[in-house]
Amino acid sequence: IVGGRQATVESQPWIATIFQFTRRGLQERFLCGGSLIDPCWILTAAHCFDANALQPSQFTVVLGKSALNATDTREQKFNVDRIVIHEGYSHSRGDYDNDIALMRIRSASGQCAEETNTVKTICLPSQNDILRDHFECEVSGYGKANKTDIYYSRILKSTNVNLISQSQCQKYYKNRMVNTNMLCAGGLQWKTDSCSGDSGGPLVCEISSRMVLHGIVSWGDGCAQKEKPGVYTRVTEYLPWIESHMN
Ligand SMILES: N=C(N)c1cc2cc([N+](=O)[O-])ccc2[nH]1
Repeated sequence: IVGGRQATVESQPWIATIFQFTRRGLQERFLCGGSLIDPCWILTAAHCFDANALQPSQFTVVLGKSALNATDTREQKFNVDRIVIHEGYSHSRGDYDNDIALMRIRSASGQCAEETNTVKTICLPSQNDILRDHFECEVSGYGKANKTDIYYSRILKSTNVNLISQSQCQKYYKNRMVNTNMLCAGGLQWKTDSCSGDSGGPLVCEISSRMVLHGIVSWGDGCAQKEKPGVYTRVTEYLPWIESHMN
């Protein structure tokens, strides 16, 4: 997250951190963010799994974490027993269409997430949630605080971004593909934005006093660059897909 502010995990209790074991299985590296949409299910970005063959056993998911380099006494750690990548996602084309994936989590004792004040599910939108242009939403994650940083942020951050119309976003990204499966949002004066490492994480909009997951951090040209908004997977386009694969 470029700009914005430090966030407590209490303020983003649905945020998930996805770690991957290196092949040597020695240490884990932080891979992506995600959102807890059900006690047993995390919603994240398909492009988080590009590099490698999909071995669920390679991944761990931690909930209730406010800093990457500290173990929070209240955090909940899980293995992954299933990863579902959208069948329409294909990184080969280099675009990020259908950039959405589900992970089913299970603790060592076979449990799913336990609701606490640092671990809660986020509401999915309803098909007909109307999002107006310039509506202000919030994006959070442990990603880079500057595009040029070599490390991800150690602490959880969040920032406010304003939704940008489909047509305006297509103009900003003239020769890159921005379709109706995507939602664009940019910070005021392009000063704040999500960035690499925030991938898979939540773009949350408050709709009639409920926090609703409307976007998944997907891509952008740099971070917090003028007229290069963040591009998010538009969750309302995938409600049937989510429902039918959460089993
Ligand atoms: N909101 C952006 N401007 C932005 C998001 C993003 C994600 C990745 N990533 O997933 O690696 C890389 C660059 C990005 N820029």
